[in-house]
Amino acid sequence: MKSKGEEVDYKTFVAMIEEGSVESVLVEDSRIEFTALNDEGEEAVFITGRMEDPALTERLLATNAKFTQEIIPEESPLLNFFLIWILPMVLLYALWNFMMRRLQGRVGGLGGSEMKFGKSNVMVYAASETGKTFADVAGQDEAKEALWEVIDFLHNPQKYREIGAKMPKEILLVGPPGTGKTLLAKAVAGEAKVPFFLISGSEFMEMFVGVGAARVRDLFNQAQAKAPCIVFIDEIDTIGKSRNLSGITGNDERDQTLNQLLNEMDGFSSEKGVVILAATNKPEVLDKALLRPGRFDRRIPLELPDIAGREAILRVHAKTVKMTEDVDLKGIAKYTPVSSGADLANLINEGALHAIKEGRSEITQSDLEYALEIILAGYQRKNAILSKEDKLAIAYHEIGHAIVAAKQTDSAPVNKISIIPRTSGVLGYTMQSEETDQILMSREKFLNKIVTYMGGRSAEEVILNTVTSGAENDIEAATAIARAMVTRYGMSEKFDMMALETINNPYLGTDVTSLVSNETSAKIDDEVLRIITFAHEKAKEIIRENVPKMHELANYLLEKETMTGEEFMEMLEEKDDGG
Ligand SMILES: Nc1ncnc2c1ncn2[C@@H]1O[C@H](COP(=O)(O)OP(=O)(O)OP(=O)(O)O)[C@@H](O)[C@H]1O
Ligand SMILES: [Zn+2]
Repeated sequence: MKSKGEEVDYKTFVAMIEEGSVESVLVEDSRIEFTALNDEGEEAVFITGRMEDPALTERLLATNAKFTQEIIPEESPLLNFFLIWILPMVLLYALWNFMMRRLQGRVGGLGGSEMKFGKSNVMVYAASETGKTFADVAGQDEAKEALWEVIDFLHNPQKYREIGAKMPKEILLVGPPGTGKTLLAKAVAGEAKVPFFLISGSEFMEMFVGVGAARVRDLFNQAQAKAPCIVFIDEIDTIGKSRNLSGITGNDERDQTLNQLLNEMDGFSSEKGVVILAATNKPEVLDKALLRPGRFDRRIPLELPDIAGREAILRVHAKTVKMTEDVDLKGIAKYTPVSSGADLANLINEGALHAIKEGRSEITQSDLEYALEIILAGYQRKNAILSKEDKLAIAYHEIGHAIVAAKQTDSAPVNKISIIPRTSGVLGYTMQSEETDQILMSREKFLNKIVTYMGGRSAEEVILNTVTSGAENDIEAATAIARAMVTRYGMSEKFDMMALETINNPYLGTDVTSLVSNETSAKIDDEVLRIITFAHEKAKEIIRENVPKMHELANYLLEKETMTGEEFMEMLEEKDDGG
């Protein structure tokens, strides 16, 4: 993309725009490339630095110059938020770009991996070095309870030996990413004051056959010498994947590594005081041999925290930073459904960074609110250049979601609406907040959610008489809910309470097995479509009934770019004068 061109300063660039000599502009992340007529009246390429200039869009729109913005989205910290939120609009090409970058990243990673032989690079922490105790782990009381026994055993293996008790020496921590599996394992070592060996399953997997197995052997030799101790194997599913699942050709490297692991696990007895903790978020792919009685037969489930758990986690992390007295951690906990402990730790850190940026010595409520948006939607893209038509469509789309949500009973209140583009590729979003965690969902609630998802596109149709690609995520999320209603929750009369699909991995909602014939499968599709069509019609009806309010609110949002739930409700409930 980089071409040679004459460098000019930003002022000259603006002057050339005003003069009308600029023909096309490409705005990249750190520079702007443009073509314009030079002094000789010939077309030439120029380069200038990238400025934080909010008026640039306006200036360019006022001319006939063609301009393009290179959008380089980054991975949103919480893509799964799409399911809870009313979905943000995402540019198709931004997503594509994002996927390409991920792909490239992966290829790059492979090529760059080092080839290590022999000694494994297992990290060893002395007891004091993990520095973690149960006090660092908020919530997860059941897991802590179960692990206390292990700690007691490590404190005093003799006691168990004398009475002839067998300790479960292999324990599997199962739960979604970021729920504190690693943290908990470290805390066990910290509480027991024993050395902690940490290795990640993916580190066992080498490009050359035999190296993984050698590493396993090496790890266990070191551990036996340091007993009592804890060996923690993160991502055990990367080595322990069922041999049936690895395809016809098989994967010799993985098989050998897994066999070695099984051998080692059989070879040492718990009396030595080596406890193996392993973590996975894909327990169902594990090889049966790993789960036989006597091996990882004890499982400790870790769940995403509920509202009280989230508050507790925020409090743990708030202790390590300076914060004003008046921050409302309970409120933040309310707005972060389906957030993991890792997300919440990250939120506090983003808040701290923002406080520094603003020159404050303590984190305030506004810093946390700023961080909340980053965690939910990604960083702001201050210089994203959107055409007037796009901005308009995004504003109506988001107001569409919000009005549809507000006009339905039994739907969560709107908390915030924004049309500031984000680095995640999100162009706008509407956030709703639930007062409590939703554990049981009624059919009405599901339907309301789907109708709300339909609100964005419906607004485009009714008001602007067009449709955009911005509803991509809405469509995906709505379809997923409608499908689950039919196939798993028995909420369609046609199939009564018949199970049509089973879910393989509760942490990856999409990993399902169909239980039905092709014929039934087609009927399921019909049923899903029926629900979607019904919801779409309902959303359009709500929009049609509120056209004057749509205009009023969308104009306000266009001007302000963000609005709070209160502002929104106030304007919505105000009597129309004359309308
Ligand atoms: N219950 C919790 N209490 C306090 N902090 C937590 C909790 N759960 C997670 N965290 C924070 O999140 C960070 C990441 O958690 P951790 O790495 O232990 O998760 P994990 O379950 O091992 O994730 P992964 O599956 O991605 O490896 C921790 O270092 C900690 O800061
Ligand atoms: Zn949408």
